Amino acid sequence: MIGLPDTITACLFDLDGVLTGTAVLHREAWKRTFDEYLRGKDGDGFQEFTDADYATYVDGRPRADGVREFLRSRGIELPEGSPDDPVDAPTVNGIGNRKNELVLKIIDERGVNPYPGSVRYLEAAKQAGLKIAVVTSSANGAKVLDAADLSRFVEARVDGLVIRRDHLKGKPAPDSFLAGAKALGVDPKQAAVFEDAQSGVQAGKAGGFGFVVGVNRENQAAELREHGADVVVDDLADLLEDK
Ligand SMILES: O=P(O)(O)OC[C@H]1O[C@@H](O)[C@H](O)[C@@H](O)[C@@H]1O
Repeated sequence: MIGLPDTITACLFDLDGVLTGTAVLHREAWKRTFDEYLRGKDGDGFQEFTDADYATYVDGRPRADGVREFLRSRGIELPEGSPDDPVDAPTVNGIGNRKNELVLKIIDERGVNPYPGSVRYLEAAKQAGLKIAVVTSSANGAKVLDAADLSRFVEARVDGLVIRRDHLKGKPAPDSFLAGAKALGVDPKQAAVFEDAQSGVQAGKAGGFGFVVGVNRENQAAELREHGADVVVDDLADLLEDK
């Protein structure tokens, strides 16, 4: 009825790019942050941060992991710094703080829109009696869920703040999804993971979840399959029988 195997009793949804259109806002904030940093370091001839860089090194990962992974891909290693570093500090935390300042500004200016197909899917999953959790690497998860009026569907939330507090490994490690399944009281085999990021479907596969749905928002269906998706759809409503 909702496009999942009969053994599935719980859904673990990523947030940005799966339930809400905020993934592109994050990507924009990251691009501005990294381009500013690289220009400051290398001058006008700097090598820009690309959509491919975002998909490979940043998308789906906790903030500091994204900074570290991308910089490493360019052969740059910076000190970690601390969470209250100023936004112009040349540290992993400073760069992450600059990105957060920008993404919050962009979100405030443009607002948060849930995907209509995702709202329909959440309603159908709830109707079918499935348990629902949101598992996002974003420390802004609660704010985004509230702004999109989606908190009403969510029985458990594992977000960037929980990941930091409980010292969980970020996606592509399965730990945050495993914490989501645990919070709902289900075995990973009984849970379906819904993800738009390569790191996210990889986490779903690594955790031995019962079903991994890749949500293809960025023309990367093949990559989502390669990283572990059992099925790839363009929109969650594609899984519903009565589209
Ligand atoms: O910087 P935040 O809001 O804590 O989010 C961390 C990551 O959260 C993920 O949901 C996004 O896909 C990433 O783009 C983002 O970098």
